[in-house]
Amino acid sequence: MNTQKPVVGVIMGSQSDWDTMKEATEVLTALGVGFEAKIVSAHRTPKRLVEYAETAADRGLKVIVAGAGGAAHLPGMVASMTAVPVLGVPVESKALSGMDSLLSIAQMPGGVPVGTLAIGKAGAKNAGLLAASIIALMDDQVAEKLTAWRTAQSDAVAAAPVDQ
Ligand SMILES: Nc1c(C(=O)O)ncn1[C@@H]1O[C@H](COP(=O)(O)O)[C@@H](O)[C@H]1O
Repeated sequence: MNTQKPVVGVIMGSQSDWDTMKEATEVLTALGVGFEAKIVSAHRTPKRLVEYAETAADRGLKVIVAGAGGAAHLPGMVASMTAVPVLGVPVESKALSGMDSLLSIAQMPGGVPVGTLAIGKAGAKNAGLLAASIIALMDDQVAEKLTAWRTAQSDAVAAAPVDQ
């Protein structure tokens, strides 16, 4: 269970996004970063979205990871209402394999940035890592864990046999 004070907000448009977005929370847990995970939708819960975005900074969030699929307006709408950096994860959609999500999140108008990751689970995992990198700038313990995590990843790749 995550009992630390949340510094990263992980939000998603639907419960159906959780299978993807849990990749981000698993990384944050492994790196000792406090987070909260919630469903917030620009389309289905617009009032909740406004409250979430407007209170994010005062509640101590330093980064928001926002995942959504299809007409993925959630990351951009959150970014329009807070200066807390927003990392967008395009969830893979059934109809268009996540291309709709990717373009909805990436093609923001100038002035309202969303840092857009890759489609699907790899994007969610990298959003978690990128959020941890931002937190590591102000938290030495997270910085140490992130360095160790990267070393372990390199070691695992270097040790992998190629002839199986
Ligand atoms: N793109 C958005 C937003 C939003 O951008 O606010 N809210 C929900 N959704 C997306 O709708 C998809 C289908 O949702 P359901 O599975 O609940 O029908 C999800 O991928 C969700 O992120």
